[in-house]
Amino acid sequence: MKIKIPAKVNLALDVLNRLENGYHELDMIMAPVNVFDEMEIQAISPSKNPVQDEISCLNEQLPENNTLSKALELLRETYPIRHFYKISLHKGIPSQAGMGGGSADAAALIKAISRLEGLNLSMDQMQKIGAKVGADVPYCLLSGYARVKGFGEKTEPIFTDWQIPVLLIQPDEGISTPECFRVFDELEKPVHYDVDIIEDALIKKDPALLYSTMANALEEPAFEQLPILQEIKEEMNDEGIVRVMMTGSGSVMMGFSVDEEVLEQAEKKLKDRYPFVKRAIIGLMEE
Ligand SMILES: C[C@](O)(CO)[C@H](O)COP(=O)(O)OP(=O)(O)OC[C@H]1O[C@@H](n2ccc(N)nc2=O)[C@H](O)[C@@H]1O
Ligand SMILES: Nc1ncnc2c1ncn2[C@@H]1O[C@H](COP(=O)(O)OP(=O)(O)OP(=O)(O)O)[C@@H](O)[C@H]1O
Repeated sequence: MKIKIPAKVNLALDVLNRLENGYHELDMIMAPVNVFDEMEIQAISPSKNPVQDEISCLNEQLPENNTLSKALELLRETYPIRHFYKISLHKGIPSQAGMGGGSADAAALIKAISRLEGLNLSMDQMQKIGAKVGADVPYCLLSGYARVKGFGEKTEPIFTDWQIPVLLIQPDEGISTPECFRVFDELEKPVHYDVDIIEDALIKKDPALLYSTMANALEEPAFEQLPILQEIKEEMNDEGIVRVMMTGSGSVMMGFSVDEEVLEQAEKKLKDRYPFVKRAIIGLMEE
Protein backbone atom coordinates (compact mmCIF):
# COMPACT_ATOMS: atom_id res chain seq x y z
CA MET A 1 0.00 0.00 0.00
CA LYS A 2 1.39 3.41 -1.04
CA ILE A 3 0.18 6.58 0.68
CA LYS A 4 0.74 10.31 0.16
CA ILE A 5 0.70 12.10 3.49
CA PRO A 6 -0.11 15.83 3.60
CA ALA A 7 1.49 18.27 6.05
CA LYS A 8 -0.44 20.69 8.25
CA VAL A 9 -0.08 24.37 9.03
CA ASN A 10 -1.45 26.46 11.90
CA LEU A 11 -3.65 29.43 11.06
CA ALA A 12 -4.09 30.11 14.79
CA LEU A 13 -2.20 29.05 17.91
CA ASP A 14 -3.05 30.41 21.34
CA VAL A 15 -1.42 29.02 24.49
CA LEU A 16 -3.98 29.07 27.31
CA ASN A 17 -2.29 27.36 30.25
CA ARG A 18 0.65 25.31 31.37
CA LEU A 19 -0.62 21.87 32.42
CA GLU A 20 0.75 19.91 35.37
CA ASN A 21 2.50 17.38 33.14
CA GLY A 22 4.51 20.20 31.50
CA TYR A 23 2.34 20.21 28.36
CA HIS A 24 0.30 23.30 27.44
CA GLU A 25 -3.40 23.78 26.87
CA LEU A 26 -3.77 25.15 23.36
CA ASP A 27 -6.47 26.62 21.14
CA MET A 28 -5.53 26.19 17.49
CA ILE A 29 -6.77 26.16 13.93
CA MET A 30 -5.03 23.59 11.75
CA ALA A 31 -5.30 23.07 8.02
CA PRO A 32 -3.83 20.61 5.52
CA VAL A 33 -1.34 21.84 2.92
CA ASN A 34 -0.19 20.09 -0.25
CA VAL A 35 3.37 19.24 0.85
CA PHE A 36 3.75 15.48 1.19
CA ASP A 37 5.65 12.57 2.69
CA GLU A 38 5.27 9.25 0.89
CA MET A 39 5.01 5.95 2.65
CA GLU A 40 4.92 2.36 1.41
CA ILE A 41 3.61 -0.31 3.79
CA GLN A 42 3.76 -4.05 3.17
CA ALA A 43 3.08 -6.98 5.48
CA ILE A 44 6.21 -9.16 5.67
CA SER A 45 5.38 -12.70 4.57
CA PRO A 46 5.15 -15.12 7.54
CA SER A 47 7.30 -17.53 5.44
CA LYS A 48 10.26 -15.19 6.14
CA ASN A 49 9.77 -15.76 9.87
CA PRO A 50 9.96 -12.02 10.65
CA VAL A 51 10.63 -11.05 14.27
CA GLN A 52 10.18 -7.29 14.00
CA ASP A 53 8.94 -4.44 11.81
CA GLU A 54 11.41 -2.93 9.31
CA ILE A 55 11.20 0.86 9.23
CA SER A 56 13.42 2.85 6.88
CA CYS A 57 13.54 6.40 5.60
CA LEU A 58 14.99 6.77 2.11
CA ASN A 59 16.19 10.38 2.25
CA GLU A 60 16.67 11.29 5.92
CA GLN A 61 17.95 9.83 9.17
CA LEU A 62 15.08 8.96 11.51
CA PRO A 63 15.73 8.52 15.23
CA GLU A 64 15.51 4.92 16.52
CA ASN A 65 12.46 5.89 18.57
CA ASN A 66 10.48 7.61 15.79
CA THR A 67 6.76 8.32 15.43
CA LEU A 68 6.25 5.21 13.26
CA SER A 69 7.89 2.79 15.72
CA LYS A 70 5.95 4.42 18.58
CA ALA A 71 2.63 4.09 16.75
CA LEU A 72 3.29 0.41 15.93
CA GLU A 73 4.31 -0.37 19.50
CA LEU A 74 1.12 1.21 20.90
CA LEU A 75 -1.07 -0.54 18.32
CA ARG A 76 0.51 -3.90 19.22
CA GLU A 77 -0.02 -3.28 22.95
CA THR A 78 -3.71 -2.48 22.38
CA TYR A 79 -4.93 -4.61 19.45
CA PRO A 80 -4.16 -8.06 18.02
CA ILE A 81 -1.78 -7.33 15.14
CA ARG A 82 -1.04 -10.46 13.09
CA HIS A 83 1.78 -9.29 10.82
CA PHE A 84 5.11 -7.53 10.94
CA TYR A 85 5.42 -4.67 8.46
CA LYS A 86 8.04 -3.27 6.11
CA ILE A 87 7.62 0.50 5.99
CA SER A 88 9.59 2.80 3.67
CA LEU A 89 9.22 6.52 4.11
CA HIS A 90 10.24 9.34 1.78
CA LYS A 91 10.23 12.72 3.51
CA GLY A 92 8.96 15.72 1.57
CA ILE A 93 7.70 17.55 4.68
CA PRO A 94 10.56 19.48 6.28
CA SER A 95 11.53 18.52 9.87
CA GLN A 96 11.36 20.79 12.92
CA ALA A 97 9.18 22.97 10.75
CA GLY A 98 5.82 23.26 12.53
CA MET A 99 4.29 21.28 9.66
CA GLY A 100 3.58 18.17 11.74
CA GLY A 101 5.65 15.79 9.59
CA GLY A 102 6.28 13.11 12.19
CA SER A 103 2.70 13.31 13.47
CA ALA A 104 1.25 13.02 9.96
CA ASP A 105 3.34 9.89 9.31
CA ALA A 106 2.09 8.27 12.53
CA ALA A 107 -1.54 9.13 11.72
CA ALA A 108 -1.26 7.64 8.22
CA LEU A 109 0.31 4.47 9.62
CA ILE A 110 -2.41 4.01 12.27
CA LYS A 111 -5.10 4.30 9.56
CA ALA A 112 -3.24 1.92 7.25
CA ILE A 113 -2.68 -0.76 9.90
CA SER A 114 -6.34 -0.56 10.94
CA ARG A 115 -7.28 -1.33 7.32
CA LEU A 116 -4.59 -3.92 6.58
CA GLU A 117 -5.34 -5.85 9.79
CA GLY A 118 -9.12 -5.52 9.34
CA LEU A 119 -9.44 -3.82 12.74
CA ASN A 120 -11.89 -1.17 11.49
CA LEU A 121 -10.90 1.19 14.30
CA SER A 122 -13.17 4.18 14.90
CA MET A 123 -11.79 7.73 14.75
CA ASP A 124 -12.00 7.85 18.54
CA GLN A 125 -10.00 4.62 18.94
CA MET A 126 -7.36 5.82 16.48
CA GLN A 127 -7.11 9.25 18.12
CA LYS A 128 -6.63 7.67 21.57
CA ILE A 129 -3.60 5.77 20.26
CA GLY A 130 -2.45 8.83 18.26
CA ALA A 131 -2.52 11.17 21.27
CA LYS A 132 0.02 8.90 22.98
CA VAL A 133 2.38 9.21 20.00
CA GLY A 134 2.26 13.02 19.74
CA ALA A 135 0.03 16.03 20.34
CA ASP A 136 -0.61 16.64 16.63
CA VAL A 137 -1.52 13.05 15.73
CA PRO A 138 -5.25 13.27 16.67
CA TYR A 139 -5.60 16.25 14.29
CA CYS A 140 -3.66 14.49 11.52
CA LEU A 141 -6.05 11.52 11.82
CA LEU A 142 -9.07 13.81 11.44
CA SER A 143 -7.46 15.93 8.65
CA GLY A 144 -9.11 18.87 6.86
CA TYR A 145 -9.59 22.25 8.55
CA ALA A 146 -10.09 21.85 12.30
CA ARG A 147 -10.25 23.65 15.62
CA VAL A 148 -7.92 21.81 18.00
CA LYS A 149 -7.92 22.21 21.77
CA GLY A 150 -6.63 20.57 24.98
CA PHE A 151 -3.02 19.50 24.42
CA GLY A 152 -4.07 18.55 20.88
CA GLU A 153 -6.50 15.70 21.59
CA LYS A 154 -9.79 17.63 21.17
CA THR A 155 -10.53 18.07 17.47
CA GLU A 156 -13.59 19.59 15.77
CA PRO A 157 -13.87 19.91 11.99
CA ILE A 158 -14.30 23.38 10.47
CA PHE A 159 -16.42 23.22 7.35
CA THR A 160 -14.88 25.38 4.64
CA ASP A 161 -13.54 24.48 1.20
CA TRP A 162 -11.36 27.57 0.92
CA GLN A 163 -8.04 27.04 -0.87
CA ILE A 164 -5.48 29.57 0.30
CA PRO A 165 -2.24 30.15 -1.64
CA VAL A 166 0.86 30.41 0.55
CA LEU A 167 4.63 30.74 0.22
CA LEU A 168 6.51 28.57 2.72
CA ILE A 169 10.11 29.34 3.71
CA GLN A 170 12.36 27.53 6.18
CA PRO A 171 15.95 28.58 6.97
CA ASP A 172 18.75 26.06 7.63
CA GLU A 173 17.85 25.80 11.28
CA GLY A 174 14.77 24.03 12.66
CA ILE A 175 13.18 24.70 16.05
CA SER A 176 12.69 22.08 18.75
CA THR A 177 9.05 22.16 19.96
CA PRO A 178 9.85 21.61 23.70
CA GLU A 179 12.52 24.34 23.53
CA CYS A 180 10.02 26.75 21.98
CA PHE A 181 7.49 26.10 24.77
CA ARG A 182 10.26 26.49 27.36
CA VAL A 183 11.07 29.99 26.06
CA PHE A 184 7.31 30.76 25.90
CA ASP A 185 7.03 29.93 29.63
CA GLU A 186 9.68 32.55 30.38
CA LEU A 187 7.86 35.37 28.55
CA GLU A 188 6.81 38.16 30.92
CA LYS A 189 3.51 38.96 29.25
CA PRO A 190 2.26 36.27 26.90
CA VAL A 191 -0.34 37.68 24.50
CA HIS A 192 -3.68 35.92 23.93
CA TYR A 193 -5.71 35.84 20.74
CA ASP A 194 -9.35 35.58 19.69
CA VAL A 195 -9.42 32.27 17.80
CA ASP A 196 -13.23 32.43 17.22
CA ILE A 197 -12.78 35.39 14.90
CA ILE A 198 -10.08 33.55 12.91
CA GLU A 199 -12.47 30.59 12.52
CA ASP A 200 -15.15 33.04 11.38
CA ALA A 201 -12.80 34.43 8.70
CA LEU A 202 -12.28 30.90 7.37
CA ILE A 203 -15.98 30.15 7.20
CA LYS A 204 -16.64 33.48 5.46
CA LYS A 205 -13.59 32.95 3.19
CA ASP A 206 -12.58 36.52 3.95
CA PRO A 207 -8.85 37.08 3.25
CA ALA A 208 -8.73 40.59 4.75
CA LEU A 209 -10.28 39.33 8.00
CA LEU A 210 -8.04 36.23 8.06
CA TYR A 211 -4.81 38.15 7.42
CA SER A 212 -5.62 40.77 10.05
CA THR A 213 -6.61 38.28 12.78
CA MET A 214 -4.50 35.13 12.30
CA ALA A 215 -1.93 34.76 15.09
CA ASN A 216 0.60 32.41 16.63
CA ALA A 217 1.60 32.80 20.29
CA LEU A 218 4.77 30.76 19.70
CA GLU A 219 6.13 33.28 17.20
CA GLU A 220 7.68 35.52 19.85
CA PRO A 221 9.64 32.75 21.63
CA ALA A 222 10.67 31.24 18.28
CA PHE A 223 11.98 34.62 17.05
CA GLU A 224 13.98 34.91 20.29
CA GLN A 225 15.60 31.56 19.57
CA LEU A 226 16.08 32.07 15.86
CA PRO A 227 16.40 35.77 14.96
CA ILE A 228 16.74 34.90 11.25
CA LEU A 229 12.96 34.29 11.28
CA GLN A 230 12.40 38.03 11.81
CA GLU A 231 14.73 38.72 8.84
CA ILE A 232 12.79 36.27 6.65
CA LYS A 233 9.54 37.95 7.66
CA GLU A 234 10.95 41.36 6.64
CA GLU A 235 12.32 40.01 3.36
CA MET A 236 8.91 38.53 2.53
CA ASN A 237 7.21 41.83 3.41
CA ASP A 238 9.72 43.64 1.18
CA GLU A 239 8.60 41.39 -1.69
CA GLY A 240 5.07 42.72 -1.25
CA ILE A 241 3.66 39.82 0.79
CA VAL A 242 1.01 41.41 3.02
CA ARG A 243 0.92 38.91 5.88
CA VAL A 244 3.69 36.66 7.16
CA MET A 245 3.26 34.27 10.10
CA MET A 246 5.06 31.24 11.52
CA THR A 247 3.34 27.84 11.61
CA GLY A 248 3.27 25.75 14.83
CA SER A 249 6.52 25.96 16.77
CA GLY A 250 8.41 26.87 13.57
CA SER A 251 10.70 27.25 11.82
CA VAL A 252 8.62 27.52 8.61
CA MET A 253 7.31 31.00 7.83
CA MET A 254 4.10 31.34 5.77
CA GLY A 255 3.54 34.28 3.42
CA PHE A 256 0.02 35.22 2.28
CA SER A 257 -1.25 37.37 -0.58
CA VAL A 258 -4.45 37.29 -2.61
CA ASP A 259 -2.26 38.13 -5.63
CA GLU A 260 -0.60 34.81 -6.50
CA GLU A 261 1.82 36.63 -8.78
CA VAL A 262 3.33 38.33 -5.70
CA LEU A 263 3.97 34.89 -4.15
CA GLU A 264 5.45 33.60 -7.42
CA GLN A 265 7.85 36.56 -7.74
CA ALA A 266 8.88 36.26 -4.07
CA GLU A 267 9.51 32.52 -4.53
CA LYS A 268 11.79 33.26 -7.51
CA LYS A 269 13.68 35.95 -5.58
CA LEU A 270 14.17 33.96 -2.38
CA LYS A 271 14.52 30.36 -3.58
CA ASP A 272 18.33 30.40 -3.67
CA ARG A 273 18.64 32.06 -0.27
CA TYR A 274 16.97 29.35 1.83
CA PRO A 275 16.94 25.53 1.68
CA PHE A 276 13.12 25.21 1.67
CA VAL A 277 11.14 27.73 -0.40
CA LYS A 278 7.88 26.40 -1.81
CA ARG A 279 4.55 27.73 -3.01
CA ALA A 280 1.66 25.58 -1.84
CA ILE A 281 -2.10 25.59 -1.31
CA ILE A 282 -3.61 25.41 2.18
CA GLY A 283 -6.81 23.36 2.17
CA LEU A 284 -5.66 21.08 -0.64
CA MET A 285 -4.82 17.46 0.09
CA GLU A 286 -3.91 16.38 -3.45
CA GLU A 287 -1.08 17.46 -5.70
C1 LIG B 1 2.83 23.17 18.96
C2 LIG B 1 2.45 22.25 17.83
O1 LIG B 1 3.52 22.11 16.93
C3 LIG B 1 1.29 22.85 17.07
O2 LIG B 1 0.97 22.11 15.96
C4 LIG B 1 2.09 20.90 18.34
O3 LIG B 1 0.97 20.92 19.16
C5 LIG B 1 3.21 20.09 18.90
O4 LIG B 1 2.92 18.80 18.52
P1 LIG B 1 3.98 17.60 18.52
O5 LIG B 1 5.25 18.05 17.90
O6 LIG B 1 3.24 16.42 17.97
O7 LIG B 1 4.20 17.49 20.06
P2 LIG B 1 4.71 16.30 20.97
O8 LIG B 1 5.71 15.49 20.24
O9 LIG B 1 3.54 15.63 21.59
O10 LIG B 1 5.40 17.16 22.09
C6 LIG B 1 6.67 17.74 21.97
C7 LIG B 1 6.87 18.70 23.12
O11 LIG B 1 6.12 19.91 22.88
C8 LIG B 1 5.61 20.43 24.09
N1 LIG B 1 4.13 20.51 23.98
C9 LIG B 1 3.47 19.91 22.97
C10 LIG B 1 2.09 20.01 22.87
C11 LIG B 1 1.40 20.74 23.86
N2 LIG B 1 0.08 20.85 23.84
N3 LIG B 1 2.09 21.33 24.88
C12 LIG B 1 3.44 21.24 24.95
O12 LIG B 1 4.05 21.79 25.85
C13 LIG B 1 6.07 19.50 25.20
O13 LIG B 1 7.26 20.06 25.70
C14 LIG B 1 6.39 18.20 24.46
O14 LIG B 1 7.38 17.46 25.10
N1 LIG C 1 8.34 10.11 11.18
C1 LIG C 1 9.18 11.13 11.47
N2 LIG C 1 9.47 12.05 10.53
C2 LIG C 1 10.31 13.08 10.82
N3 LIG C 1 10.90 13.27 11.99
C3 LIG C 1 10.63 12.40 12.97
C4 LIG C 1 9.76 11.30 12.74
N4 LIG C 1 9.69 10.62 13.89
C5 LIG C 1 10.46 11.27 14.79
N5 LIG C 1 11.05 12.34 14.25
C6 LIG C 1 11.95 13.28 14.99
O1 LIG C 1 11.17 14.38 15.44
C7 LIG C 1 11.79 15.64 15.12
C8 LIG C 1 10.72 16.66 14.73
O2 LIG C 1 9.85 16.07 13.80
P1 LIG C 1 8.75 16.83 12.97
O3 LIG C 1 9.29 17.07 11.64
O4 LIG C 1 7.49 16.09 13.08
O5 LIG C 1 8.68 18.18 13.81
P2 LIG C 1 7.85 19.45 13.78
O6 LIG C 1 7.90 20.08 12.45
O7 LIG C 1 8.36 20.23 14.94
O8 LIG C 1 6.37 18.97 14.03
P3 LIG C 1 5.18 19.74 14.74
O9 LIG C 1 4.59 20.61 13.71
O10 LIG C 1 4.29 18.59 15.13
O11 LIG C 1 5.76 20.49 15.91
C9 LIG C 1 12.72 15.34 13.97
O12 LIG C 1 13.84 16.18 14.01
C10 LIG C 1 13.08 13.87 14.17
O13 LIG C 1 14.26 13.74 14.92
